[in-house]
Amino acid sequence: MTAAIAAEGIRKRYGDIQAVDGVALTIETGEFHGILGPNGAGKTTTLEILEGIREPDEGRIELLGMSPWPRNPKLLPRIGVQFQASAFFDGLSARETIHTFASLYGIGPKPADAMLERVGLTGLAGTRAEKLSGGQAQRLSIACALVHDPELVFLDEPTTGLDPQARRNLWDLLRDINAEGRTVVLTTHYLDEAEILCDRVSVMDHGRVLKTGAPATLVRELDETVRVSVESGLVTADAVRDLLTAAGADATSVEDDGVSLSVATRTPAPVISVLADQGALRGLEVRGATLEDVFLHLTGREYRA
Ligand SMILES: Nc1ncnc2c1ncn2[C@@H]1O[C@H](COP(=O)(O)OP(=O)(O)OP(=O)(O)O)[C@@H](O)[C@H]1O
Repeated sequence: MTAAIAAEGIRKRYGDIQAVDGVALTIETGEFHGILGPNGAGKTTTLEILEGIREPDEGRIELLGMSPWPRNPKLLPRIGVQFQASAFFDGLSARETIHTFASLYGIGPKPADAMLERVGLTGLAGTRAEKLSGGQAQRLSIACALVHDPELVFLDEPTTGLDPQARRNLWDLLRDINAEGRTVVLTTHYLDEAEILCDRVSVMDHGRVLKTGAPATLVRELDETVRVSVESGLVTADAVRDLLTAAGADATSVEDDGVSLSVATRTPAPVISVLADQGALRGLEVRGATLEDVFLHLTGREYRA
């Protein structure tokens, strides 16, 4: 696979703030890549530099094999940039908005209407863009970014501020966009979103990429214990401890807080088997580490979006 984006040594300073401090990134063609980090980590600035709408102080960037800065007209039809919903033109309906974006690329009204249909907004085509709900407005802004059928799409925090159902609906749309073969680069401060959607994530903090990898790989590399828990009262913690020792199973701790009995272990299978033998599987949950633990490990502090 050729890289859709290759960037090295990107730096950007605003006055005293070093917003981006030596970022290197390689994003493969067809990849769903998440740039993940708390507020102020430098995600948006990095994204804008990759898109070619902001000039870096330093660094080398290849976007689809070309330099995005100064603005490269050959790249514009090949990339889609989602504008924040607040950037819609005043007073235009959803249909007029997407027709306006389409006309900028020489695209006619038919494909624009088809794109509106694709994001489920045909029924709201006559509604003024500023009257749409948060999720509808995000879908319209994504439709505008896709109307010219770009091969690479940039999305800046597309689900921020949406309710859980609207977020899930948007995830389905984003998955489909990627499944069609488009490279998708998204910034997010939601760890669960990155874990669910992205092939690989770059974890950013203080203007730097701390680590890049598949979410599952980053989590696995932590070598954290898995927590197996069942309802309290089915079997005692002492009995479980003895049975696990007899079975030679690894158990870092066995605790019962009156609601759940939890076993921290690196080998969940024999633990579940011991609990099953006791008929004590009601309420079974197996929870591993998450990207939150990865962030904690990389930065030494709890993740706060
Ligand atoms: N145009 C600007 N002028 C001055 N400072 C800026 C500008 N844009 C961003 N910054 C600062 O640079 C740092 C990185 O901001 P950036 O928006 O890139 O981070 P982010 O990770 O996208 O954060 P958020 O999730 O809040 O959007 C922050 O400290 C921010 O205040």
